[in-house]
Formats: sequence, structure tokens, C-alpha cells
Amino acid sequence: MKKYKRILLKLSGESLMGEQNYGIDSSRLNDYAEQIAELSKSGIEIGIVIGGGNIFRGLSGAAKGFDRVNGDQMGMLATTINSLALNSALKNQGIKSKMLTAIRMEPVGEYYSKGKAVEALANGEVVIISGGTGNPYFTTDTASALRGIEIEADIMLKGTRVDGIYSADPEKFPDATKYEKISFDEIYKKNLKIMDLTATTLCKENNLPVMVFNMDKKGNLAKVLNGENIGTIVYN
Ligand SMILES: Nc1ncnc2c1ncn2[C@@H]1O[C@H](COP(=O)(O)OP(=O)(O)O)[C@@H](O)[C@H]1O
Ligand SMILES: O=c1ccn([C@@H]2O[C@H](COP(=O)(O)OP(=O)(O)O)[C@@H](O)[C@H]2O)c(=O)[nH]1
Repeated sequence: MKKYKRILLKLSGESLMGEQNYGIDSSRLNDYAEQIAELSKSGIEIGIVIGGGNIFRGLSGAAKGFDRVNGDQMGMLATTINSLALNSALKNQGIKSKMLTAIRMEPVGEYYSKGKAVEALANGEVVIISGGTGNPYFTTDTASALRGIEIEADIMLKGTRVDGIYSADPEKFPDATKYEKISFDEIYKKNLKIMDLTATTLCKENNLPVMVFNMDKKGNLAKVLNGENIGTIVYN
């Protein structure tokens, strides 16, 4: 018996780079697709939101003189590129998947609606919801929280390159200590930067628990679904 029936999985765009400095590393992509395929075959309903940081981030664009809104639109298109890559990798694994877009761009993918997403999930398809929220000034963590709430997921799984939430950014402070669980309120109080405040608040106000875990270790996704706390769980 798996711990959750329907999940929203957030994948980091930056992690898709693997060992490269830019773009999509096909071995990392295939590793993600294999892990997702295994879960899908076991009957878990999976919605996915992917970031775009391996290709373009609006904020870094703005720092170089791009108009922020244009830069964010470039970032949202970057998430669509990553989503297409994952869609294709999942099909190679023999998995039925559907790509939806938050910005209208048929025939790349169908325009997102909750109804389409939920119907496809019920049909056993993995649903990739691309294009972030469709709006500038948001992040894919926020898109992931929003879609997770809309599709009534049991949990948002934030798969990233660190193995949980620490007392400080573990990439900058190696002495930081890891939490097994932490409340949304403590995240605000301690000013922890694992997700932006908009995403954190959406999850808190709508009671969507979050688990942060390292997606880059093979088999970790299955462990989370088997109820192992290998990361940090965030609760109300
Ligand atoms: N308190 C914290 N605990 C864990 N990770 C943190 C914390 N503060 C900042 N981070 C950073 O958050 C990153 C994970 O978030 P993610 O959204 O996947 O990354 P990015 O924003 O680079 O795409 C980690 O790589 C880590 O450096
Ligand atoms: O709803 C959204 C989601 C994303 N973005 C843009 O898309 C970029 C890539 O997303 P993000 O940085 O969240 O990706 P990740 O950090 O997961 O790779 C962001 O920098 C924003 O510019 C946006 O404008 N609106």
C-alpha cells in the first residue's frame, strides 16, 4: 500500500542539467523518467511541474537588462522545453503521459484546465503541467503549489538536489542541520529559503503538505511513496 494516491511532483530545472553547465542532461532526464514510470506503473496518480532554471530565469535576465516580464515569459517557455523533454522520455518508458500548458500553444500541448488534468490522471496518464502559472513574477514552486492544490494532490513532493530542509542553506553552510519535519510557521520564523514565500503561503493556507527530498539519487522517489522519511516534511 503506497502512502499517497495522488501526488504533485516538482522537478528542478537546474537539476536537469546534471553534470553540464546548461540545458538538459539526457542521463539525468532518463533517470527521472525511470523513477516516475515505476511509480506510475504501481498506480500512483502523478502530476508534474518542472522548473526552467537550466535554461533561463527571469530574474537573471532582468539583471542583464531584459524587461522582467519578457524575461519571465522566457523562463516559462523554458519550463515548456523541459516538459516536452520529460514527456518524450516518459513515452520511451512506455508510459502514457499528457502535456498541458499554462499558456495557450497548441499543438505543443493542450491548454491547462483542472478538468483535463484530473481526467487524464484518472485514466492512468502522467500529467505534465508546463509554463509555470502562466504569469510573470511567479516561480515554478508557486505553480507547483497551485496545481497541487487544484488537482487535490495528497502532497507536493519537491524533488531537488539537497536531501531536505536545513537550518541554513546547506550549499553555503556545511554545518547546517537537517530537519526531519518542520511547520510552515517555523519556515517563516527562521526565514528558510527552500521555497519562495508565495509558494509556502499557498501550501499553508490550503493545507497541502510538502516533502523536500533529493530526487537525484536513484530510487528516492519510490522510497518517499513507501512512507520512508528520507527528506523533510512540512506541515501546518
Ligand atoms: N534552509 C535551506 N534548506 C535546504 N536548502 C536550501 C535552504 N535554503 C536555501 N536552499 C537551497 O534551495 C535549493 C533547492 O531549491 P530548488 O528550488 O530546487 O533550487 P533552485 O531555486 O536553485 O532551482 C538548494 O539547492 C539549496 O541550495
Ligand atoms: O509561474 C511562473 C513560473 C516561472 N516563471 C519564470 O520561469 C523561470 C524558471 O522557473 P524557476 O526559476 O522557478 O525554475 P527552477 O528554479 O525550478 O529551475 C523563473 O525564473 C521565472 O522567470 C514565471 O515567470 N512564472
